[in-house]
Amino acid sequence: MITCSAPGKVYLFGEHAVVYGESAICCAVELRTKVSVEKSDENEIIIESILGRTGLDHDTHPYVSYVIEKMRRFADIKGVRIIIESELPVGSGLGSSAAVTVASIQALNHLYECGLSLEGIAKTAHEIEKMVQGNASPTDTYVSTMGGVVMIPQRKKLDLINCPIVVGNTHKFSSTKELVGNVAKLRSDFPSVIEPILYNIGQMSILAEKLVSEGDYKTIGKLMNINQGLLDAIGVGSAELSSLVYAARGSGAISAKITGAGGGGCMVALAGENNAEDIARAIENAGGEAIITNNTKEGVRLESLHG
Ligand SMILES: Nc1ncnc2c1ncn2[C@@H]1O[C@H](COP(=O)(O)OP(=O)(O)O)[C@@H](O)[C@H]1O
Ligand SMILES: C[C@@](O)(CCOP(=O)(O)O)CC(=O)O
Ligand SMILES: [Mg+2]
Repeated sequence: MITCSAPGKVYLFGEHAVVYGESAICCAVELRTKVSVEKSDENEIIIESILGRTGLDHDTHPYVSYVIEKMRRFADIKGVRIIIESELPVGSGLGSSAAVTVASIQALNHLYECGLSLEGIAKTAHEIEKMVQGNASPTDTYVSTMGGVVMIPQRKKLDLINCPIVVGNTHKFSSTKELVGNVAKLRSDFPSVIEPILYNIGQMSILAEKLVSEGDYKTIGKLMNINQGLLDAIGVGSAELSSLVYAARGSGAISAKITGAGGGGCMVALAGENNAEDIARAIENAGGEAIITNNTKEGVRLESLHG
């Protein structure tokens, strides 16, 4: 068995706007998806995950099924068994789709010695997210591949965020494909209203680049909270997300906003010196599940070559 893992991510700025070429700042977090692969004798494809045990199946396992089909361009993949285990809640804005796609590509890359580079992995994974979602920015898959804090579309590595990150999960499923579609519809209905909002979200990422290098989290927090208001404006908020956002802010979070597609899923808060536990408690009291995590520089990585 060859096992690889890839991290999930949170957006400090720029989800949805980045789909239209505006800038985003996204950071990898130490919540990972592990993918183990081995060749199987019976020329059979087996994919096992929390979603079920299937063969090549674009309904249950669209991302992994596309990975196998794409990787057949580099290797003669006949029978393979793929086992997925993840710390990332599915459909929650933490990039579980990107993490499973990137880790699957890297595991098969090692198993069949395809020689794909990290850039090649990120590019292939982005193509797959676009095939599944209809439209996708390169953000999630690039950050899951490279780790750290990344500015997209510049693909620029920024300094790590050195304050604790508290994620609040509403446990309301949110399909990225659906939310991205909703924003596209709103944008086509009201271009003169929605395009400036997306532009302003991108401008906050550009302002924040210098603030990250200065470690000015207070100002970053102010901008993140403005970003939250603009995400509500483009229709990707929800009552549950707002309740967790305001609970986090009320307990002293530097900032709190939706992360990822929205509609459900997760919000993210930046904690101060020593109030991550207070923020987590406030999120739980407001009905969410809190996860305290950190930014990680580790992108996709080989976990083991056998076992
Ligand atoms: N652990 C997993 N095992 C199998 N498929 C997964 C896993 N995690 C995510 N996925 C795939 O990614 C999809 C969720 O992706 P998406 O809607 O983009 O949400 P997210 O915000 O988590 O990236 C799932 O429907 C599934 O197809
Ligand atoms: C909404 C979007 O900007 C981020 C989606 O993140 P997630 O799949 O919800 O983790 C879509 C994209 O960038 O492809
Ligand atoms: Mg996704």
